[in-house]
Amino acid sequence: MPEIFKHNKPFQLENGEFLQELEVSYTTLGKLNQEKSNVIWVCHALTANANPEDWWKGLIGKGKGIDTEKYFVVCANIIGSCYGSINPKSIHPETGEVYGLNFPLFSIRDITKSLELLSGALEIEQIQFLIGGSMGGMQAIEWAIQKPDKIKNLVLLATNARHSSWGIALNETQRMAIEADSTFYENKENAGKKGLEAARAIALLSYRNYNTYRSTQIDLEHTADQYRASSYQKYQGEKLSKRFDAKCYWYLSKAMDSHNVGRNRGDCEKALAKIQAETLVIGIQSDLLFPVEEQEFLAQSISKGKLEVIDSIYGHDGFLIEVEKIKSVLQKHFKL
Ligand SMILES: CC(=O)SCCNC(=O)CCNC(=O)[C@H](O)C(C)(C)COP(=O)(O)OP(=O)(O)OC[C@H]1O[C@@H](n2cnc3c(N)ncnc32)[C@H](O)[C@@H]1OP(=O)(O)O
Ligand SMILES: N[C@@H](CCO)C(=O)O
Repeated sequence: MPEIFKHNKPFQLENGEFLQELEVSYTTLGKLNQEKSNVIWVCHALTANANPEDWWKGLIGKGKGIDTEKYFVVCANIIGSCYGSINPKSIHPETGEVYGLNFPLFSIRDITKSLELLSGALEIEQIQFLIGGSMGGMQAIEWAIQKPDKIKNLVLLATNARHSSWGIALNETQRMAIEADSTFYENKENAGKKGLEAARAIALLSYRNYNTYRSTQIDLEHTADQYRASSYQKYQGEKLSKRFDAKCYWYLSKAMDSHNVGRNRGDCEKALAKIQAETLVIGIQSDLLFPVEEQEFLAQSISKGKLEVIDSIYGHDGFLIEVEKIKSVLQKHFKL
């Protein structure tokens, strides 16, 4: 069961606004050793939760690649997400009403600031491995820039230094789908559900690619309607809308768009040069959303950066699905 970290003081956001208080849901797996030198911190992506054993099955757990018998694994649900941390469905402490669309906009740096606060509360001064994919990688990069002495090893999967125009365009298109659902503006359970379904179906096109659909969704019969690819899109939309909230998704996608390590630091290269951690960047060859050239840029700009590229038919989502390949490159580079 996740635990809740409460920070009962105003939490200032990068844009100058405040959350009156902070709640961060987090999970720990394994035991912190006496020297506090066995911490692996996992940063999750857009729709995951604080339990990486749930969504990185096979990679994290007892006797797994990231062995919780050996390591103390921490993962926090990001602010804005509906898995236990403060989010648009939370109650505003002053009005006593649900925040809804009055929730402030927040950035990747604000998420990282909340993780730093939590790590302080857990008395973690050193992170042996900081690992994140996609939006989780954005947080990990930011944290490694802000606290270069704290992060010893950094593993970045399918992520970038600054969210691309292509990524922002895809997120805006998804928000347009959500906003086109008039229920989105209501403060009710399931508000914006149909819009969220359309948004997830749009997103899937960037998480996978032509070859993924060709291998998994080909119609064996020549039908004039009722295509497998169609029912797959609908199913995936419904699958997400059963477990996620449209407003949280809208806000998280805005946070993703804000990602730019170069903001107020000169440029991305200058910011990445601050990272001291031994860094492994893992790209997915078929990733349309965070293409390999973005991973090359990271590996080249981080002084102790190395690159591995994994082959996969799954495109961007390969960072969640290709567990065996990820395990093998981790073992090649680190004595885990
Ligand atoms: C609270 C929680 O649920 S936590 C765990 C949730 N996951 C996360 O938070 C992390 C993010 N995870 C993800 O993004 C995804 O789960 C991934 C990328 C890891 C894997 O995606 P999946 O949807 O499982 O894989 P895939 O694209 O192969 O789809 C398989 C599903 O589509 C269904 N499907 C496949 N083809 C079709 C079709 N033509 N028509 C309808 N349904 C189809 C399958 O039956 C299967 O359904 P199931 O998930 O109910 O078993
Ligand atoms: N499939 C991922 C998003 C891609 O990074 C998720 O739902 O969290």
